[in-house]
Amino acid sequence: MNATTPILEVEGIERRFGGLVAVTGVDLRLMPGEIFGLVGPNGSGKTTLTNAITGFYPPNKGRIRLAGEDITGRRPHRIAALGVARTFQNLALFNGLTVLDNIMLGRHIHMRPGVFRTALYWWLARPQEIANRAICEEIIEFLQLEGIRHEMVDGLPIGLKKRVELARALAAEPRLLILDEPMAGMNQEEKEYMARFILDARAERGVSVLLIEHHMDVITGICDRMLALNYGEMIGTGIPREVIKDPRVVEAYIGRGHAD
Ligand SMILES: Nc1ncnc2c1ncn2[C@@H]1O[C@H](COP(=O)(O)OP(=O)(O)OP(=O)(O)O)[C@@H](O)[C@H]1O
Repeated sequence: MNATTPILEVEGIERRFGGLVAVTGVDLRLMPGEIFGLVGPNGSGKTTLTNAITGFYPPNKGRIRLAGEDITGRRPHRIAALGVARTFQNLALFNGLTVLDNIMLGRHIHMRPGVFRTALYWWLARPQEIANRAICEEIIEFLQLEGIRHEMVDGLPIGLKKRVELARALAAEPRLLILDEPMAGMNQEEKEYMARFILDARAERGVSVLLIEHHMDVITGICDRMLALNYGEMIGTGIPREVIKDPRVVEAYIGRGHAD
């Protein structure tokens, strides 16, 4: 890959569920280091597109390339292993586990368990666990979670839960980070914190970001470019300040009361 190879390239994607066309004719190019916004009203296909990229619902048509490598139709764990991490719209943390344990789970794609490794635990697996732990501790510090590292995630407020999910995704040390509404349910101050963390993750950890977000101020504030969907089709793409003025986008999205 060189600097002009997109980290993510989606070409002519279509995904159907029975007779329903959830996404069709969608193209997207995300360059290394970009923060790219994905917006659209409820049911417009944002999650379906994300699921196509991450392998959960392979597309019926079109190609998906990661840093130039065709990943269309590959299994989710293989795509994760190639450096794609995501957070979920509805939090997917493990209740009953601490913040640290949840973040450690983000390292699982880098762990290589096996009979011999387990048998020779102190010799082989132990150094690996120490290295994994060090990476997690670094991320805990980066996201300012030190004070709650040993707390159960169950009782945390939504803003902190979302931050723990971001930490778990970063623990995988991804090249591409897909964030599905990371600011849903947050107040203004929490939103600003999260926006800062996303910008810092790009600056300090070199990730490229695909950001699904309903808050237009966040999209215009931190995204380099964006794509707007409506009924599974592209209705605008480019620089956020220009796209949000496009009459089709105003009509489809902002007109429906999502312009907070
Ligand atoms: N597994 C599925 N089976 C059947 N239909 C589905 C499935 N997943 C999504 N759909 C349909 O595909 C369309 C696009 O849904 P999708 O969840 O991708 O939209 P979205 O933009 O992410 O919406 P939201 O903002 O509500 O999350 C909707 O009509 C939805 O009902």
